[in-house]
Amino acid sequence: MLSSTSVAGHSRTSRAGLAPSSTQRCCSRPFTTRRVRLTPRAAAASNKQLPAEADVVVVGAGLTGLNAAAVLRKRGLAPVILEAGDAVGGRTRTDVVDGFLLDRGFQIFLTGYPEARETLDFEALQLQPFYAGARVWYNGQFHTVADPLRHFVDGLLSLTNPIGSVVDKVNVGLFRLKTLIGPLDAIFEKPETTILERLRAEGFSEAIIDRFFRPFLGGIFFNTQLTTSSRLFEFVMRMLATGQNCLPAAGIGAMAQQLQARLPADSIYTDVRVQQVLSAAGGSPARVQLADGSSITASKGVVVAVEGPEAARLLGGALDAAPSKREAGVGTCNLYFKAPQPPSPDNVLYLNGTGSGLVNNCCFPSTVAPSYAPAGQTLVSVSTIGTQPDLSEQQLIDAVKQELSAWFGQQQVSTWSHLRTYRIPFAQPNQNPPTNFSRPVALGAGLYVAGDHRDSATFDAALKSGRRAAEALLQEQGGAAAAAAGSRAVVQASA
Ligand SMILES: Cc1cc2nc3c(=O)[nH]c(=O)nc-3n(C[C@H](O)[C@H](O)[C@H](O)COP(=O)(O)OP(=O)(O)OC[C@H]3O[C@@H](n4cnc5c(N)ncnc54)[C@H](O)[C@@H]3O)c2cc1C
Repeated sequence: MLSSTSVAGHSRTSRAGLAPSSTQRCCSRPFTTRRVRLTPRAAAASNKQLPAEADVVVVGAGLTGLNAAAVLRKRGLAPVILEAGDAVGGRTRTDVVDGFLLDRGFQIFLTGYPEARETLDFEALQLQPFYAGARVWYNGQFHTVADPLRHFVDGLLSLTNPIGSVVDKVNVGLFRLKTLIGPLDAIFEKPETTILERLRAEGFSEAIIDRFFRPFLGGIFFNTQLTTSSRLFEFVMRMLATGQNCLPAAGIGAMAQQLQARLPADSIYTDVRVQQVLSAAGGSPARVQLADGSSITASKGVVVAVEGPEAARLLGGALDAAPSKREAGVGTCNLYFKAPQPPSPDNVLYLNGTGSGLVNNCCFPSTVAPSYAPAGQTLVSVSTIGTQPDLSEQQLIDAVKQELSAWFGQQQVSTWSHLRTYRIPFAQPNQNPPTNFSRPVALGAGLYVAGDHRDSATFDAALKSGRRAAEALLQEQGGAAAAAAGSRAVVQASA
């Protein structure tokens, strides 16, 4: 029987860069890794009496809602957060199963993220980097694709492998440098096309597109058709050029735990699903309605920080003037196995460059962050694009193991035992062109909306979106306070 719980991160006040050594090699585990303390997650106020009123109600305790609440709190307000799930974190939660850390879907933290740098305590996250590159399964063997600026020798050696031409490899380096030109925000204003069209326009061959970019970018955006916006491609390439791709030592859920620690435990209510959000009208403030018919009024406003489709449901007509994209989102399936040892100790991401099969990417998180597995054991993470609804869980496990037996050998894979499968139908909203990655967050009449459907679908944009909504509310409150002070002055002067 598997034992499962959630993981708490660590909150510290100091800000610093990456904890681990910056030396990275593909062929060994070179990092200095500090011991990770796993504690029971900080209690949220699920069993407390809900208040009838608050100054602000935040709906949703993902990164967006937590950051919105943290910003509001820092500026003197006392937001109450209502979360439908049994813990904070939303899509960025980590479960502990038999001592293994299972992120709810394979996710990678990029240290280049600008908003995260401003918001999170990187040192406390104990970020453990992946090898800067990937190992691509193609034509019956693995081929390394390395970032030449980080792994010069590997980069040189990989020039002649079949994952694209020499020109392609040089082009990757040049494109990487090109993305560094100009202000970061300008990327989201540029004319856009799809990633596929952009790659072709940049002169990349179909070979490198199919064997590397499809599984690599397709894995990031859950879209191997590469119809995602070229703006996101440029953003991610810039993030990869300016930082490292990492796992937090305590799991991806550590980000949310860190934000949660900045808020009073009795301000977060879990297992509370909001049914409807009502705007301010006729002198009554905005309010949220719960399943039991009760409601909570929010004198200064309601911030709706839930997934796009749910935001549209809760806000109804209030979103009509500035709707998020309505097309269906993208999904994934993430299977975890435990193994006695990894096929190699390398902290590298494995990609499927064959263009066929179920598996898109695979890695051994405990070779990146040893805390992901109990001592002497290995965690295996396997991701597919889409949720594979036609396969039963056992069929999926069998198919994935069979496919990876070709990659790592039957003897190795036969020792893996299944831990858990996460099917995630809505991992990210649709991000195909046309996009608007800075949709308005203030809807009027005391309503605000935030989330990865207003900005883009990254941890960074979720944090930014939460801050934007909080700042919009604070600004309107400041304006209202100034107006009230002005009208008081007029009354006093005329008295
Ligand atoms: C598998 C996967 C892989 C990803 N990989 C990456 C990656 O590598 N890098 C990256 O930067 N980003 C990645 N992302 C995207 C990133 O995780 C999300 O964009 C981000 O976490 C969204 O945060 P959010 O707070 O806006 O939404 P959510 O995390 O979805 O939070 C919304 C919260 O609202 C709650 N809620 C919903 N309805 C209600 C209601 N009616 N009442 C009360 N509460 C409600 C939900 O329970 C949830 O907790 C990935 C996402 C997934 C799923």
